[in-house]
Amino acid sequence: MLQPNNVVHVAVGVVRDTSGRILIARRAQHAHQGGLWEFPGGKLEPGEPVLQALARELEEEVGIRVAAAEPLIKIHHDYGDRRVLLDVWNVNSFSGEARPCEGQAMQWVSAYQLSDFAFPAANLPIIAAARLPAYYAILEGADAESIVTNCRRIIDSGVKLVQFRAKTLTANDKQTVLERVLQQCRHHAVEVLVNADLDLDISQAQGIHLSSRALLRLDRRPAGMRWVAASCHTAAELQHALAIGVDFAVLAPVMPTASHPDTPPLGWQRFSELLENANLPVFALGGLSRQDLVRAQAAGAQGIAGISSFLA
Ligand SMILES: Nc1nc2c([nH]c(=O)n2[C@H]2C[C@H](O)[C@@H](COP(=O)(O)OP(=O)(O)OP(=O)(O)O)O2)c(=O)[nH]1
Ligand SMILES: [Mg+2]
Repeated sequence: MLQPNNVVHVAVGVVRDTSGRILIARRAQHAHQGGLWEFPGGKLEPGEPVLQALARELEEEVGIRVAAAEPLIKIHHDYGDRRVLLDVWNVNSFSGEARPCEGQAMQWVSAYQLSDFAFPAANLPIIAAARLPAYYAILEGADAESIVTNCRRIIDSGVKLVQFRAKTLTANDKQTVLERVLQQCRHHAVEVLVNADLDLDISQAQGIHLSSRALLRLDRRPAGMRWVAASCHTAAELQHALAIGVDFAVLAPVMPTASHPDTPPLGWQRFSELLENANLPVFALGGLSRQDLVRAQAAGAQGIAGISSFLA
């Protein structure tokens, strides 16, 4: 891809072993951002396709041969002394055993251990992306029982990240249903974010999900939460999410939906343009199903969010 001359295009691999651990290495002291930890990778040579650069760099630095890679996220960052485009790919399939070919420190760590290491500033959203799954289910239902049933179906379908958005429930019911949902999810290592508009005690949840209106009212990230997410529809909302330190966004509607018939859909083209400068993991929402995952990832998305599509 052509970048303005002064932007350094870098191919980066989030390499995972069969138990899900991620490969990190320490940058040489004298290098740019030296001494900090990184995901292996390096600069594209002139005219070199990004996947070719990724394969070359991973072989040179850690001695593995990439068999397949999927796009994870693109991050633009200005270090002052250098502007980079980090073009980050998931590498779950490779041959060879990783070894530090350049004498660098190297480790396999779990996604949650990544915060124990000092990374360059541009890596914060990459770490969020590496921890997030590809599906984000929005839990709704007409009444308490159907919410609990829907929760069970979401869990059974293998989804690991859920937004509790039980807007139809009465104030009294909400807290009780949330507690049942949290208990169900905890047993299956499913993380739950609670919609901020519900005004509930969320101390037992893993995160909070801000509506776009709630997002725009905040000038800093809510404290004490593992995950802070936000619903966005415009570039300005995405920018605000980034500015206050939101971990990930949901951008909607990508396609026409029955729930918002009067909202014009973004379409994939506009969706991917908006993601170009988001510098955040973003889930695609609106009129999509799980089958759209590859399409969404090709457009730069973390994955797919949806209400009904996960209950099939
Ligand atoms: N590989 C990698 N580079 C990163 C990460 N985060 C980050 O800000 N960078 C920056 C640091 C550098 O400015 C640039 C990568 O350049 P590099 O030094 O790895 O390039 P390279 O492997 O081609 O090394 P060299 O040939 O110049 O020695 O991207 C990361 O997680 N991995
Ligand atoms: Mg490198």
